[in-house]
Amino acid sequence: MPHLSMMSAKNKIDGSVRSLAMNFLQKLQVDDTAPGLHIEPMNAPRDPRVRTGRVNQMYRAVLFKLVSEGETHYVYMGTWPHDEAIDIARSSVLKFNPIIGVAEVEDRGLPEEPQPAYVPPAPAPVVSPAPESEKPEPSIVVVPEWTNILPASWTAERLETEAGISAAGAQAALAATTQTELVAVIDSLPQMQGLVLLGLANGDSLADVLAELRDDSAGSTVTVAPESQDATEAVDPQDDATIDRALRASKGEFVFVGDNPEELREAFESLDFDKWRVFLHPEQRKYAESSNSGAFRLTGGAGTGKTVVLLHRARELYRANPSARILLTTYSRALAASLMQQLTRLDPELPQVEMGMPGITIAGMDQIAARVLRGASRDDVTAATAAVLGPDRNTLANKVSRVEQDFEAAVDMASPNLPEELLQPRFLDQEYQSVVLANGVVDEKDYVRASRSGRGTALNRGARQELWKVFAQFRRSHHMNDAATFPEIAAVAASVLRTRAAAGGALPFDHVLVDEAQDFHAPHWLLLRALVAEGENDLFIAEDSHQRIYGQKVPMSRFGINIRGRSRRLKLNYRTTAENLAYAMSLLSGIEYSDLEDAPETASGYRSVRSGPVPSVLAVADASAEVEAVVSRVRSWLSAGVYPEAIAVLVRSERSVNRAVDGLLSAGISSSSASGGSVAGKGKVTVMTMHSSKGMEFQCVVVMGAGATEIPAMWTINGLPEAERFDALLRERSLLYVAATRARDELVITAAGEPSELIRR
Ligand SMILES: Nc1ncnc2c1ncn2[C@@H]1O[C@H](COP(=O)(O)OP(=O)(O)OP(=O)(O)O)[C@@H](O)[C@H]1O
Repeated sequence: MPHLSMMSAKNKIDGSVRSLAMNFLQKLQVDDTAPGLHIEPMNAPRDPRVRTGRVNQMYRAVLFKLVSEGETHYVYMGTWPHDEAIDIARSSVLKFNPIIGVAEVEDRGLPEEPQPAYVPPAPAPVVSPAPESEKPEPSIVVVPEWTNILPASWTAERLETEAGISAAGAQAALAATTQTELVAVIDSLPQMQGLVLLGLANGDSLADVLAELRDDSAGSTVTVAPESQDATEAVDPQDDATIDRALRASKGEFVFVGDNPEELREAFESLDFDKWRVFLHPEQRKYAESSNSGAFRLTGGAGTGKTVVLLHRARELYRANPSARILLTTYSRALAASLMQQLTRLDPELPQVEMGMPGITIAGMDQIAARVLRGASRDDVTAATAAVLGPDRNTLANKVSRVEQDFEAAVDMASPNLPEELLQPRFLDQEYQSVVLANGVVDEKDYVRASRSGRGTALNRGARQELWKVFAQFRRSHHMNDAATFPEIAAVAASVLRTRAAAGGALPFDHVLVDEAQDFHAPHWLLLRALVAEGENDLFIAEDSHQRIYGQKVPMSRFGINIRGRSRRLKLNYRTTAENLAYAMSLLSGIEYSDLEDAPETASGYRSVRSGPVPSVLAVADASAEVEAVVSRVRSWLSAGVYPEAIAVLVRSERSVNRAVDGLLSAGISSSSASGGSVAGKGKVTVMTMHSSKGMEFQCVVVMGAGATEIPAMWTINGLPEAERFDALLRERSLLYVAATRARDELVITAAGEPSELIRR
């Protein structure tokens, strides 16, 4: 039976042709001489191994046929209408790239044409401009800075011989005069060549770029990359056996499915829409498969595929040991629900199970805390509650829903002798989580001695004594109602597990994988550490400090999570265009961020291989003109054929959600509000808060409400102690960054009145 490799084609085929193409490949995998397949060589092709096969009367599949050690190996490139398929087949060459160490397909042009001086395809805007009858929208700013340009030391010859770029690609790259043109060249090259060029254009050294792409440590048993210059020279790029070996490594844009029908189905289904299911970047594959001696942290900007790595890693851990108990967790229940759906898409066969069972458990951290308490004995919960909240507490029957109001009431009752800014509910809440709960403080004496590392505002002994009056009152009022906050419940659950572990009892999980960890509060970290024993592959933590929009930064090391030497960053953005990415990064420029360990977090080096329209910022006179501008932009997207469910309007406050929905509805555009993790529904434009949009993505996005009066929302900042204000302002900036990075293709920002200082440059 012939073996088969699938290539991640750039074109898409529609439903009926898809199932015929799948049928064709299933037959080919069994017998390439089967009647009806019509596997035919081409007349005068660039590569004699190219074949076409008959999918139906109108469509042809394009394949390469290799023979290595007596075995036939077909490479499926894609399916196209008959004439196009013939041209693609005749102009394509399958080869091994000895410098990058991968198989690749190069477009060399039709044989009767001279090898063309390369003309990069113009990047097509996704959306046509608004109809002329509509009022022109006043636009201020924004052309992203031209940051990606190939260093002048790269000549065409060096690109070809040292970096493995095709001759035509090298010429085109040097001829590109803008970032957009360069991205268009990159997008048209074989994938790995494109990634090499992208790295060089970002100023990375060739050695670093190649090391990243050629990494074979990810469990691949096939080593194809030559190790030295001599070896490079010895490799014949056209040799069938060499190409065959490279394809079997399933790297980059190829996946080897051999003669396995299940793998064929999985790879085929992901070809058009869900490439992330099978085609991972070598770095993504490495982090999904590597074994780590302890806790590991994966950082990376929005859209770099952190969630994709977590999903693959969960599957790899399960495959390596089906009796392992694996937890995939995140900040909220809504995001966990989205992880469940994505894991099912990756592999519906994976067992998604209840906590403590072999398989993969997916839940938000607060759900996990509740389950730990439900599964513990009454005595254990009573003891842990007393240990965390004080000896007179033993039940936690009700949830506190209005924490800030309860702090206000506690201040009134306790009337401490302190300046106003130390009595702000937001400050008190953070102090309570990060110091009181994190240190297991139960009385004034504990609080006076507790470590406050990482907290901005210094507090002397007297201030702490006064503050403790508030915390004690806060606890007393909840005692009367048997009520507890979510962070309190997480801290109690962690205490239950720590006591169990100290007595030699079993912990619920063998491996814990975390998404969106930048938003965890201190008790979440306590619980996380307590869920799994320290050891190999215990914790795998994905986070992006630039997306911290809740709570406070707390160093993981305070909770016994040490990632020293085990922290890596993903840089390739799979979600957004280079233009949207440049705009989103400009929102962060000049601002110092630090990661969970308080080390400076760089916002540089992120890149995208796609190009699209430059984002626009529309500054209009007032709120009603802003709604009009939003309606007009949404309408132009809809009339250009964008599906309503692929469009989102993201706003700063709940109040603005209604304003946007009402505006769209009265203009006859179907829309409704949605909260985290879900969209408004089929046929509807989604309107949601920027907070709710975390973790989501849409083809076209309007970020509405970037006016000076809306963002930063001053109620989140005013009244805070000086040292906390910077962090609060940073969260508002991050919120804009989160919102702007939800857009795949097109991004518009609107502001009523004066634009916010956060978007002015
Ligand atoms: N190897 C890949 N091939 C194709 N698409 C990919 C790949 N990796 C990720 N993607 C796509 O890129 C987008 C972003 O991926 P993902 O959500 O994992 O990123 P993220 O880093 O978790 O983003 P955020 O921090 O914004 O939540 C998704 O649409 C995902 O399907």
